[in-house]
Amino acid sequence: MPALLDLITDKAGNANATATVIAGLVAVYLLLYRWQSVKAHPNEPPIIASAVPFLGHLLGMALQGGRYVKNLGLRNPDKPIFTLPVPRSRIYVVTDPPLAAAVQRASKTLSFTPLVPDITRRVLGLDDDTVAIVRQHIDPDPGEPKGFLADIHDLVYSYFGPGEALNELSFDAASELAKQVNSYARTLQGSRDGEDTVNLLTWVRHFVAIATAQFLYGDENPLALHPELEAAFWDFDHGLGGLLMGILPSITARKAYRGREALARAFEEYLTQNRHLPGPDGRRGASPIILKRVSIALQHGWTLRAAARSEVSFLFAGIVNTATITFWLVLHLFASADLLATVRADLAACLTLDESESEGGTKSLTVDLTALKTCSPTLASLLRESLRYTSDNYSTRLVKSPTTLPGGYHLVANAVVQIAGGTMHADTRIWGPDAAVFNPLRFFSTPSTSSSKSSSTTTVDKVVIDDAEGANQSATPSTTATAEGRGTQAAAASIHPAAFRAFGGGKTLCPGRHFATTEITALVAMLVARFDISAAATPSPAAAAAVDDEDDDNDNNNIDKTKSAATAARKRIEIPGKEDGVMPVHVLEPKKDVMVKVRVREGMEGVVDMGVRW
Ligand code: HEM
Repeated sequence: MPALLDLITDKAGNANATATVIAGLVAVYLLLYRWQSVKAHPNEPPIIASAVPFLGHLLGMALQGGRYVKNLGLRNPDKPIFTLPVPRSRIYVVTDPPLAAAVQRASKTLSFTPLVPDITRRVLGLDDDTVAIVRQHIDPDPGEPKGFLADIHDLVYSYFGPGEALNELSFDAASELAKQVNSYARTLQGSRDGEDTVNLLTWVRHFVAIATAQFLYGDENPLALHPELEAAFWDFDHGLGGLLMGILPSITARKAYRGREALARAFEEYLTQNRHLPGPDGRRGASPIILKRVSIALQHGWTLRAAARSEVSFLFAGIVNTATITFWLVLHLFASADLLATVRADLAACLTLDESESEGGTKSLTVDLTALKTCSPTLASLLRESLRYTSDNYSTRLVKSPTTLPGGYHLVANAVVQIAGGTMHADTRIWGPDAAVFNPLRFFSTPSTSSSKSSSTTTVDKVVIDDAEGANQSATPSTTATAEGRGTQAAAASIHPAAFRAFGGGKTLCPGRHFATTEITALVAMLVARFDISAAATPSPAAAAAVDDEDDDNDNNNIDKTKSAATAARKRIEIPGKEDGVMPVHVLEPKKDVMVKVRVREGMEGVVDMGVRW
C-alpha cells in the first residue's frame, strides 16, 4: 500500500513539475512575444511581430527567400514602412514610393557603403587586411579623403555616364555579342538538320557571359582560357545567398564557394601574367574601366590577389541581370506571334541587310545602335515590364545615426532599411488592378520622333503565364496596343519614379543601366532578326487551349499573316512563372526550364557577317 501511495505521489509530483515547466515556457514565450513588439522609440514604424519571436522573420527569409518580405508588404498595405524585430537589431521595410525616395535622399545617415566590407568579405572571400582597407574613409563627406569604395564609385559612375567612354564600351559589347551570335548562326546553318534544341536561359546566358568576359577583359580573359569557368560562374551565382549568410560557406554553399575560388584563381593568373594588358601580337587587353579599377585597388594597398577577387564581382554585375532579362524578352517575343511580328517590323528600321558585297549570295547584317534607342516602343515597353515583373530586389541601407523620415517615422541607429522592390512592383495601388499580370505594353509610349508605325496599330497576344500566384493568367484586352489596349500607358506614365525598382535608386542606382539597355536591345534585335524559335516539346493542354482561344479571337480581324505561320506549328512556348523563393540577388529566373528549337530564319541564311554601328 505505501508503495502505491509513493507511486501516486511521484506521478502527481512529475505532473506538477511538467506543468510548471510548460507554464514557465509559455510565460517565457509570451514575454519574448511581447518584448519583440516593444518599440525602440515611440515613433518607430509599426512592428510586425513574428510567431517565433525575433527569429521568425529571419527564418522566413532563409526559407522563402525574397518572397517572404514581399508578401509581408503586400499583406500590410496600410503600413508604408514597418519594423521587423531581429536579434539585437531591426529591419525597417519600406513599401511606399515617396518614403523610398526619402530614404534615398537621406544618404548622409542612411547609407549602403558601411555594409559593403562585410558583404564583400562573405561574397568574395576577401582577407582581413583588404577588408580593413575597404573600411578606411568609407563614407567621406565632401572635402574628406576618399577611400577605395568612394574612388571606385566615382570611377564607375562617371565611366558609365553618357559620353564617349560609354559609347565605346557599348559598341565593343554589341560587337562582341554580334560575333558570338553570328558564329552560332553559321555553325547552326552548317549542321545536318539546321536545327538546335536548347534550354533558352542557358543559350542566352552563354552569349552574354562569353561576350561580357571578352569586351571587359580582352582576348585572354579567364572564360576564354578556361571555358569550364562558365559553369563555375553560374554555380557562384546560384549559391550567392548561401555565401552571403556566411555560415561555413565551404560546406553550406559548397558549389558556389568552389566556383568563386576557381574564378578568383583564374583572375589572379590573368593579372599576374599581364593578360589584362594589350599584347605585342595585337592581343586586346582589358577595357579601360577594368585597368582603372585594378589600378585604384593597387593604389589603395590591395594585393593583386585581392584585386583579382574584386573582378569576380564586376564580371558578375556585367553578366547576370543582362543575361536573365534578355532571356525573358526573347521568351515573351517568341511566345507571342503578334508581339514578335510588331517588334520585327519596328526593328527593320535599325537593321541593314547588305547584299551589295555578296559573293555567292552572302550578306552582312548591321545593327544601328543609335536607331535602336527609339525604333521600337514595343520592345522598350517589353523590357521595362520584364524588369518590373521579375525584379524583386531590395535597396539596402544602414542607419548610421537616428533618422526621422516624412510621416514622423523614427529609425534607430544601426538598424537596416530595405526598400522592397518586389512589394512595390506587385502593388495594385501603384500599377493598377493588373499589377500581377505581365502586360508587355504597360510602358508603351510613342516618342514623337518614333519611326514605328506598326506598334500603334498592332494587337498583342494574350500572355499566358504558368505562375503559382495566378496560374495561367491571361493579360487580356488591356495588353493590346490598339485604342482599347494602351489602357495602362497613361497610368504607367504617372507612376512615382521611386516605384520602379529594377535598377535600385539613390546613391546606389545601377550605374550600368544605360549600357545594359543598349546591350540588351542589341542582343534581342540580333536574335529575333537571325532566328526562329519554337517550343521543343509538346505543349501542355493549357497552352494548346490558349492557342485555340487566340485563333477564335482573331477570326474576325486582320492580323499580320506572319502570325499564322508561327502558330501553324500548333506549338506555343509556355511562359513559366518566376522563381521568387530565392534571395533576389538579380532579376528572377524561371521556375521551369524552357526548351526550344532554334533555326536560322528564312531570308537570313546567307548572312555571314554581323556587326554594329553608332
Ligand atoms: C538589366 C540589367 C541590370 C539590372 C536590372 C541591374 C540592376 C542593378 C541593381 C538593382 C543594383 C543595386 C541598386 C541598389 O542597391 O539600389 C545594381 C548595382 C550595380 N550595377 Fe547594375 N544592373 C544591370 C546591369 C548592369 C551592368 C551591365 C553593369 C556593368 C557592366 C552593372 C553594374 C552595376 C554596379 C557596378 C552596381 C553597384 C553600384 C554601387 O556602387 O552601389 N549593372 N544594378
